[in-house]
Amino acid sequence: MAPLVSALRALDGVETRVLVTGQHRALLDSALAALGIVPDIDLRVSSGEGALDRMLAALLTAIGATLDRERPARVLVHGDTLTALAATLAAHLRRVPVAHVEAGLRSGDLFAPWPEEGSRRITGILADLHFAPTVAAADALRRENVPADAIHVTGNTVADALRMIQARIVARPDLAAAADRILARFVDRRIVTATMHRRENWPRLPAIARALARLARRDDLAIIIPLHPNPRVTDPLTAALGTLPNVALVPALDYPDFVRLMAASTLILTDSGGVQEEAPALGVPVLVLRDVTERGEGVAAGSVRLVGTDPEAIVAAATAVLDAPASTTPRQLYGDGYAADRIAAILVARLNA
Ligand SMILES: CC(=O)N[C@@H]1[C@@H](OP(=O)(O)OP(=O)(O)OC[C@H]2O[C@@H](n3ccc(=O)[nH]c3=O)[C@H](O)[C@@H]2O)O[C@H](CO)[C@@H](O)[C@@H]1O
Repeated sequence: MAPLVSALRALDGVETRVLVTGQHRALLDSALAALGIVPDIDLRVSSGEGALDRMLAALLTAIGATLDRERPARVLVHGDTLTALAATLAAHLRRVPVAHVEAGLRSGDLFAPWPEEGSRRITGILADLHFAPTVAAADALRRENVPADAIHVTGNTVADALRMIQARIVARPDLAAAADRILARFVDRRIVTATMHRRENWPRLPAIARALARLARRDDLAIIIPLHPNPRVTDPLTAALGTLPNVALVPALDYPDFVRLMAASTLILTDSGGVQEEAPALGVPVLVLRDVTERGEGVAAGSVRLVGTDPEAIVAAATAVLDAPASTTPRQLYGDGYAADRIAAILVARLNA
């Protein structure tokens, strides 16, 4: 979303106010800082460990009160978090139109990813403007009877953010100094990066960790795991992998550092969504620790492979890639890196209509 904020703020005649809730505080602050975005409103809703319904209720009422004060002409939401869902509902309950960025992503399974698939389908019902990253996402919206003239295939802003941060790293290599320090510990090894945080995978983390421990027996590898700040994720991974010399469990990295780490990797194992888009753009093979994905384009292109969470399957698939390296041709599967400008132009045209 940060690239889109910059594009909107560059426009005359439109005032763009950025609301953040702090639902994913740790990653949010670094991503916004890396792309030079200062939020206007920070609701500081504690992500805590509360039940999802309590989180959604807190987000809904806090965002609703903000909309009553701010009285926007339109609300723009990105993706599938509870924050995006709450903002969509709060706007709808006030008849404020909603535009959805990263619209149309569907896995076909309401419980994978959970609760994101449900959140983004509900958002798709209530939004009147849909910015789809790809034709496949636009087709998914059409199957849900979203009017064709409400759908715009723009690419995803993830590609914009990646393009922008790569340019910044070239200009200022020190922006990725933390990644360089981690990589310097393993100069004689190939890098496998792993990230996982999906809620539906929490019970599977011990099994995933067993697979990573098996891979860590190889003396030609180093496995680097930036840890999502949730203790439900860090605890099982630390218990299983914390003492292995060629496994580096590190705090979640600032975006420039994580981009440098991805680019230096021979293979990435992840249950992430954005990484399924970024790694192909960097030419790095990805094994997805999920059974289904809303990003089928990467699978169809051969850049991404679904391996699930069974340790044997993960080890076999990773070994196959490591022993017969796949293509490393960068693939721009989710946009050319200029989605934000397209979306901003469409939004302004709609506001002025
Ligand atoms: C179901 C699903 O797939 N939904 C996705 C989910 O986001 P996600 O699964 O992509 O979340 P993460 O994996 O945390 O990555 C987020 C970004 O963080 C960067 N990163 C990662 C580790 C690190 O140490 N340092 C970093 O900087 C990384 O490069 C990436 O750009 O929700 C978003 C909002 O609703 C959706 O838009 C998106 O579809």
